[in-house]
Order: sequence, then C-alpha cells, then structure tokens
Amino acid sequence: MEAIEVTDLHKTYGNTRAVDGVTFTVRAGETFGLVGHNGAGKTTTVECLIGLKRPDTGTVRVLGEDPARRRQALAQRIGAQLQESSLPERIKVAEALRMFGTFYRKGADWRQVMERWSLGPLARKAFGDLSGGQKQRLMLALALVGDPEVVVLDELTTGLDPIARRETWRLVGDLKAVGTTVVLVSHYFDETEALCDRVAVFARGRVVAMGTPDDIIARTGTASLEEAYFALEGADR
Ligand SMILES: Nc1ncnc2c1ncn2[C@@H]1O[C@H](COP(=O)(O)OP(=O)(O)OP(=O)(O)O)[C@@H](O)[C@H]1O
Repeated sequence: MEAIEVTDLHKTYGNTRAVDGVTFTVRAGETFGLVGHNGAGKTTTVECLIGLKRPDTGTVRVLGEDPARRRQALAQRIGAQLQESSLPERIKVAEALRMFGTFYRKGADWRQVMERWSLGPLARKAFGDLSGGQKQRLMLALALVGDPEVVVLDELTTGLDPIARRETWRLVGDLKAVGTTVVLVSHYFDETEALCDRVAVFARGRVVAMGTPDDIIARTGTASLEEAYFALEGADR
C-alpha cells in the first residue's frame, strides 16, 4: 500500500519555482529520504504533505487523504518534526509531552515516549534551559507522542553531536521496525544512505533521481550517495 502519493506537485513563491513538477510515492512502512541542496524544494514538499502549504497544482495524498482539505483529521495520524520548531521557553519537558499527548485521541503513553527518548532525567527542566541537542530530542519525542502512522522529520540531526546523532539513527531504525512510515529530509548523505530504503534526490525544485541509495550509486558509477548527488546535480545544470 502507498502511504504517500505526490503527483506533479508545483509550488511557486513570487518568481521562485520552489517545487517544479515533483512526483514520488512512499510505501507504508518505508523510510524515504528527500535529499538535496539548500532551497531545492524539500521543505516546501513536506509542508504540502502535512497540509501546512497548499500546492498550486498537482495532487498529494497521505494515507489516502488530501492534506490541504483534511489537515485536522490527518494531524491525528501524522507526526512532524520541522525545522526551527519551537516551544515556550518556560514549558517543562514532561509538561510539553503530556500536553501534546492530549492532542491525540489514541496517542502513545507520553511517559513511555519520555523514557524511550532518554528525556526522563530532564522531565522538570524548562525548554529554554535545554541544550540544542536536548531540544531537538524533545521535538522528536513530541512528533511521536501521537503514535503516528507517518512521521516527517526535517533536518533530524542538525545540531546534534556525533553520539546523539547515532543514537537518533538507532531510534529511527526502531520506528521502522514497528512499521512506521518515515519521511526524512536531510543534508547529510551518510544519514540518508544509512537510514533510507529509497531516496528522492532534489535539485532546483525537481527530483533528478529516485531509488535505493545502492541503485543511485550504481547508476551514477560513484562510490557513495554524496558523490552520486554531485554527479547528478552537475548533470542537471
Ligand atoms: N515562504 C516563502 N516565501 C518565498 N520563498 C520561499 C518561501 N519558502 C521557501 N521559499 C523559497 O523556495 C525555494 C525552496 O525552498 P525550500 O525551503 O522548500 O527548500 P529546501 O530544499 O527545504 O531548502 P533547505 O535545505 O535550505 O531547507 C527556495 O528558493 C526558498 O527561498
């Protein structure tokens, strides 16, 4: 079953063609990566997936629904950790998790989510007093507290130290193990290569390659997804 279907998506801001005819599908349970340079259209695409932006043209279906029309209903089934998400400075970690848990009719147990993400020792700490990595970990836990079928993670490990980054990779692997569909937006090719079943490579608002990381590497005759990206990016100019 397809969890996500994006067909010929276009989105323009003024004179900027942010997304220029993007098509891809994500199967249920798949970890799917969106990689590409700054401004390639990845975030605009995921914002259309969660109903924050409305496409100019093209269709988007998530779990069979149109996110632009059914945002509230889908919000119960999708978790999102977006770039630059924030919380009030004074809210405490446990309080935020408990509060987010109330948004969902059938969520996970927020205490379990807190423990799973090693946030227990920080339960009484205010958001404003957390380190960058701790804030990121909390935002991720908040994306999962509704026990979502689809999770969108935009720049998941930006700002995390190498240890926290590897730990986060392990947790994304756990999400996969329980059948969650994951959409991962990343600048890090090693991360995408390690975590994603399939990848869409974005350049200037378009998908210039799609497939398993191994396929893309083989097709470009390169040794890594990063090298493949530069080969594709150069070829697309
Ligand atoms: N609200 C907006 N108003 C005007 N232009 C925008 C807006 N949001 C995005 N853009 C432009 O659309 C293009 C695509 O941006 P988008 O954020 O989707 O790319 P991205 O691939 O996610 O980049 P990054 O990796 O830097 O987050 C860029 O040129 C960006 O400047």
